[in-house]
Amino acid sequence: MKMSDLDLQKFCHRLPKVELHAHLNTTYSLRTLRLLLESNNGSENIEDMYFTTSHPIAESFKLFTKIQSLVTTPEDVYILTKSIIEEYAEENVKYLELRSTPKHIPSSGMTKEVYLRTMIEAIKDSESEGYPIIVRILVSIDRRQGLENARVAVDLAEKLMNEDNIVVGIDFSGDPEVGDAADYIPVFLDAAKRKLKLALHLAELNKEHSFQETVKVLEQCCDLPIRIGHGTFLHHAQQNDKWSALANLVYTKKIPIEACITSNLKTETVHCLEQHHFKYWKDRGHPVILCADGKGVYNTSLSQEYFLAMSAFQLTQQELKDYVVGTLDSIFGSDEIKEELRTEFTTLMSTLPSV
Ligand SMILES: CNc1ncnc2c1ncn2[C@@H]1O[C@H](COP(=O)(O)O)[C@@H](O)[C@H]1O
Repeated sequence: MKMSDLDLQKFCHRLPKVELHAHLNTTYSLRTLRLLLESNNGSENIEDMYFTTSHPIAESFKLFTKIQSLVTTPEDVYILTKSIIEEYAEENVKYLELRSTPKHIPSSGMTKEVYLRTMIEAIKDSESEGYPIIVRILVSIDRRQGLENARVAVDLAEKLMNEDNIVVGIDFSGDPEVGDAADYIPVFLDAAKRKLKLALHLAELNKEHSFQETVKVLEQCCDLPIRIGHGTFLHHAQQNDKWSALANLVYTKKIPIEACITSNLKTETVHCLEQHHFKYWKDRGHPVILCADGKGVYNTSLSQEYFLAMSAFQLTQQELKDYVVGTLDSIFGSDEIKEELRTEFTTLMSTLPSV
């Protein structure tokens, strides 16, 4: 019997999952967005704060700035973080890595450290309230903000990691048209030396400079504990004489790729679902993890991303069950957490009704 879309959606919702690529400021729900608009006297139309159709990627960066202007106080950071955790727990995500660029907002007295500590407080509160989800933080480096800011982010991340292990790594993100990722290589090497893991947005654009910087970064960082954010055009490199070594490097080093289907479609970096690079890497047995990127801004959910992959690439329920267990290998949490989750996933999966 062929499953209906509704059955598939239910299955994807019930499946225990991990989310490894979620930016705090783009992961709001409409309910949270309303609260943030109210508390900041925002006059924006709520419908203008998320994408229902596709737009060139530059439009996303404009929208991010608008949303960030609504998250200006520790209270805003707390509300946003706490509600994201509750929403992910509700859709059976058992492990979440939340990334964010710490902000210094003089008008509210919020420093970068207070910003991150507020995220940690919301995580600890969710833990003590019994939400069945483990949450970790990646401190984001915005490539538009330069090297000095990047170094501050690494210092802060190390300090907080050493306090309670909720911060586990660094995210490198921001507008891929701006700056050169290769300039940040010394920062990545230093962060890894301090035991921070690295999630790096790379090969997000089909442009010479994007390939060039990706090659330079990976040549020097491929043996560090890293994952690649998006990596949308890595498989194109495979077919290009000049860059073919790039995809081979990613493949031979088994560097996990965070794949965000709806985000790529809505930013017009991938033109149709069937051509999404998730399939290219999955077919090669390479670690590729489905993620939502910004479930608020792209009007999606992690379950929806699983549903899209399942229906477009004809994955069976068993394949998807095996797949989610495989995603645990790529988390930045400790080996104990990995083992705990592996046991939990196996148990939950055995009770998951087939649809
Ligand atoms: C679409 N693909 C993308 N490529 C690169 N960076 C992205 C991104 N999507 C989001 N960000 C990064 O995340 C920030 C928003 O969350 P936070 O304020 O840090 O919580 C953006 O300003 C950008 O730096």
